[in-house]
Amino acid sequence: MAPRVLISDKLSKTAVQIFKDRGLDVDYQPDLGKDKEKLLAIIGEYDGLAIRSNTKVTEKVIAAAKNLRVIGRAGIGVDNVDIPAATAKGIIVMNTPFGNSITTAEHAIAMMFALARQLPEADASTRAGKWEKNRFMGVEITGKTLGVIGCGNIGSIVADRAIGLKMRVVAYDPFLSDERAIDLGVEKVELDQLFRRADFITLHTPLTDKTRGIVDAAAIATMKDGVRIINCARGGLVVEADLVEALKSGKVAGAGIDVFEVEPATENPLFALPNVVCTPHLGASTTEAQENVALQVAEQMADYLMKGAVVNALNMPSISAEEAPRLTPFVKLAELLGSFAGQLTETGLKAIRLEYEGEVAEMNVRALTAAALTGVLKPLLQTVNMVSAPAMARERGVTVEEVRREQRGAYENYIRLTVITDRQERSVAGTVFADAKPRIIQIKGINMEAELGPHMLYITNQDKPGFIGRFASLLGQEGINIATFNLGRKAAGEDAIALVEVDEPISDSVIERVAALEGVVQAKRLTF
Ligand SMILES: NC(=O)C1=CN([C@@H]2O[C@H](COP(=O)(O)OP(=O)(O)OC[C@H]3O[C@@H](n4cnc5c(N)ncnc54)[C@H](O)[C@@H]3O)[C@@H](O)[C@H]2O)C=CC1
Ligand SMILES: O=C(O)C(=O)COP(=O)(O)O
Repeated sequence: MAPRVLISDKLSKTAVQIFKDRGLDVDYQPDLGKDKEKLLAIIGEYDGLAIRSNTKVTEKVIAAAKNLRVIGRAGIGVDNVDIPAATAKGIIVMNTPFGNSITTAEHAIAMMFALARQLPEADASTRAGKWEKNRFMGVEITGKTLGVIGCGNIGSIVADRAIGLKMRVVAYDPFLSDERAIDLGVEKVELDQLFRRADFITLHTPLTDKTRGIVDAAAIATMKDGVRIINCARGGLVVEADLVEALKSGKVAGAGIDVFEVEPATENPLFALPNVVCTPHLGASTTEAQENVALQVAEQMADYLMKGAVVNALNMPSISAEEAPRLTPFVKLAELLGSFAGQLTETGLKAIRLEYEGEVAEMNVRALTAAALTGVLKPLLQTVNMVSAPAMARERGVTVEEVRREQRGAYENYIRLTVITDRQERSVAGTVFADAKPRIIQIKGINMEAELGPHMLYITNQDKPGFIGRFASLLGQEGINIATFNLGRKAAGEDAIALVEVDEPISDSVIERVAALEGVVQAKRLTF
């Protein structure tokens, strides 16, 4: 059956068309974001959910989303999605990080002009027949200082446009490098300096614990008298109650607000103030931006659901559509190695080391590590997948180490996974040959070459004559057919291992009988 996608916010119909063209079933319900109950009732039927900011993807929605594999945000901010809950459930969350940035930057610039010349008020007064030519005295933008808080994609575009308007731009962003600041032509400053120097302040950060309330009464007190503040990023960055007071006192001469602490904002103390320009979260609302984000989100979601390619995910390493086919056998190998080690690990998992050697070291090892962790954790957590595994490992305090060696050894490529527990280290290594089939090539330092099938027996035994005969006749008595039989040993007479594929599931009693055979140290059933 084709994967099913629900679009629960207003998106350009381009998205609907792309999903259809790519062979997905699509259900376009642009007002569903408002109807929490209905969303909860139907979300279980879908593999993909495409949204903007109206749909709140809460923990409850995620819990009800039984089949969901991907949430696509046609836009940038994902604060309306509970990403930890999605990650824990193995659901990819992706956005379209550039599609609406020019448009949003233009909205901030439009807000700046609207404030400088009080356009909305002047418009309303003129339409009312008042011709209040003397009431509206504006300020020039040229030569003024613009303070940009958050100089990422949108902040940089705003800075560029402001420089074109002959403004001086100071920027505060802890992640802005000196070189980038020089390239942009902005002066990098600390936040307190920005507050002291700016005539206009515009915010372009995400809403995080660090940025929440970044503009509050204390910050406003340090600003220039008559400063103008623009927020086209997220409600909550500016403390609305503090802004209202400062607008009333005249400390802040004007505010351009596109985003609110509570949205939809149908009532707000800011609405009563004349020196405020408000828009209903319109930053991204242009024809061009909406085409961009709809097209991108649909392509990305279809690529994931149909081909396993991952682009612009916030909770999973990227896998391009081009590399997906090449990576797939290694993803399988990494998961098999993880699963092998995971099934043998009974207690106290402390750390996992992954060594990538040869060709595979140049691949997307973050994705491969995520696959290996999935394998390791699956015996403990049935629903874990590549999205949730790294977070689950972190949560459980498991250290993950990655080593890449680009030089080749005996094999063209090679992955070794070592599980470190309270009691021991256990390594298992594998490779992928030209036939794209993953194979185990080493277990606990003992060489062998084995494919893994669905039903396997893993035996450690003493390397003494007679074991194979006893083992084979036991399976014969039980009517179990051996598919493949692989043996390896450290040195003659030392520890040996056998990895045996059989054609049917192995019962507990068979395992017990194998374990009781003379010379057997340990017998384990493994399933893949
Ligand atoms: N009003 C609207 O319709 C729209 C709003 N947005 C919002 O605009 C915001 C910015 O988007 P982009 O520029 O695309 O994001 P981005 O990720 O490219 O840039 C954000 C910048 O904020 C910086 N930052 C993070 N923590 C900071 C802190 N504590 N102080 C100062 N800077 C900090 C980051 O280093 C980064 O450079 C997002 O919150 C997004 O949701 C985006 C599109 C439309
Ligand atoms: O992209 C963003 O972060 C936005 O805030 C745009 O929101 P919207 O898609 O217009 O609901």
